[in-house]
Amino acid sequence: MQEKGGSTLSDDSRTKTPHVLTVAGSDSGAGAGIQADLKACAARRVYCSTVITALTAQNTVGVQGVSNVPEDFVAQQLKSVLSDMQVDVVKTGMLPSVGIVKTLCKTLREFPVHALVVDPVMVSTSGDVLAGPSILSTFLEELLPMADIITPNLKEASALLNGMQLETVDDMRSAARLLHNMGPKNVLVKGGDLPDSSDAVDILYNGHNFYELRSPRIRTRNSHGTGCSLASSIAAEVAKGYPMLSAVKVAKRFVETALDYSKEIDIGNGPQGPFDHLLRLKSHSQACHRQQPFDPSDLFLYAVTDSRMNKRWGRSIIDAVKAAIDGGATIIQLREKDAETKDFMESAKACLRICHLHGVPLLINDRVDVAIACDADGVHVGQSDMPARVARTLLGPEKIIGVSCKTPEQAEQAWVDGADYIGCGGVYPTNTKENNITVGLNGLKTVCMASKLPVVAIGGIGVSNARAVMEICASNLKGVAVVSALFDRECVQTETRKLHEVLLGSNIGST
Ligand SMILES: Cc1ncc(COP(=O)(O)OP(=O)(O)O)c(N)n1
Ligand SMILES: Cc1nc(C(=O)O)sc1CCOP(=O)(O)O
Ligand SMILES: [Mg+2]
Repeated sequence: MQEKGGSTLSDDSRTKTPHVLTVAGSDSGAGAGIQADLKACAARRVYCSTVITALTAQNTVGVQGVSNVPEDFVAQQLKSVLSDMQVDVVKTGMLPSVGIVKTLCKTLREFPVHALVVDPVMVSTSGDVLAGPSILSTFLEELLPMADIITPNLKEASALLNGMQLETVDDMRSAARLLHNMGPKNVLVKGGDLPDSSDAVDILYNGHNFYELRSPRIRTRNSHGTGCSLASSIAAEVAKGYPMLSAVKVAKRFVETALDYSKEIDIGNGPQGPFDHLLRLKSHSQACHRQQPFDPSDLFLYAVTDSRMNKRWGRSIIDAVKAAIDGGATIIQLREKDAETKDFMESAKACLRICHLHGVPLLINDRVDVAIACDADGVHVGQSDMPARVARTLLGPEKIIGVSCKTPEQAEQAWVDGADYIGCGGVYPTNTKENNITVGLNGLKTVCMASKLPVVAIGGIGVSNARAVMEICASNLKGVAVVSALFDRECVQTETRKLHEVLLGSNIGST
């Protein structure tokens, strides 16, 4: 048993969290350095602690200033983390003085870790010198022999090899062999700057084998921090327990994907922008609207599409959605049980544009993958679909999640799982969903009373009975969800308008 912070934890309750410690400089522009390392480790789902060796005043134009952290304070940071926090892998970046390199090597001998990843940062991508030639000999004599991998680019490899010219893949192999002779277990020479190469070629050498790792060159201005992020990602994969070759391959794939996602992001006025570690900035910057917070009154007239009905009436999903919106639908759910994934995605994107033009949220039934891929406003899931808790993790905090519930217990669970609303039914028998259990108006009322979330009623509802549903008078019953009474009809717009009028007459839902 172990005492921690006043509570007692059994050893069994603790699982080892993969942990990378980055020893590097801060980049005020947050594209590289400590900030890139933190983002890369977060993206690779590894804990990252930090020892800051220098502060740089930096942006997309270049480095405007550097202030080194005093050696003894670097030592103090190292000791604080290494003496307490079970670090798996140390990753180094900017080490701006001989004293700091020596301090690091001494502390690592005192507190050994599973692996050491050395990114020999000497020159920034803008060409500014971050670690001068004076530290080179300490680097070569003390740090490199302790490293499990070093990750120089062509300029850094050349600087470590006394100015050796590196212009071809064969030169990179020779450099990797020479650097390996200096003591590191693995050498990754990165060929991103290789002239006349349409691919990005890196050479990994472990003393026995050379691996030529090729990927298509991604042309983007937003590549500042690529080196730091690659080294941190390698460290992250090694911290998870992967062998070096797999770690390098995964890290390289991750950086390529992030570069590809970063093509359109627009930060700063200089020649080199930061890239998008979490692969999330692009969809936001390109989205034609900002996600509005969920408004329960949107549940007022909830139109749920049905692929079979659309086929029967010879209309596309897009036409069905347009007509429902024109008739007054306040939220749309695409429930396309028979659609091929590719077709579903394309229709969903088109419907999303229409919905957003009218300020109407669009949810996807069942398919969290499709919702993510087309950046829909959310999903609706049932009791046998992906659990709402998992959907919330995948979709993030802003998206709308609805859950089908027939009982108070399910309603409570939906709330615990982070849902935004529940759909309760079948209120009346329905032909739209096979073998559906009918809960009736009483079942609906029981669930509404128990639910901490807003409720929309579903199942067999149409113009003739919508008023009776709303008159159960539960304050959290915000509207009705309808399939056949809108879409299994000749004119969707007319039927939606009629239902809208009935609901307005029932005087509910608009709060
Ligand atoms: C608003 C709303 N409520 C309930 C459902 C039903 O969802 P589920 O139980 O997952 O059944 P399917 O629709 O997937 O057949 C819903 N779709 N919408
Ligand atoms: C999709 C769905 N879910 C239900 C539930 O009870 O959770 S009933 C239902 C079908 C609703 O279609 P219609 O409006 O045509 O009856
Ligand atoms: Mg479902």
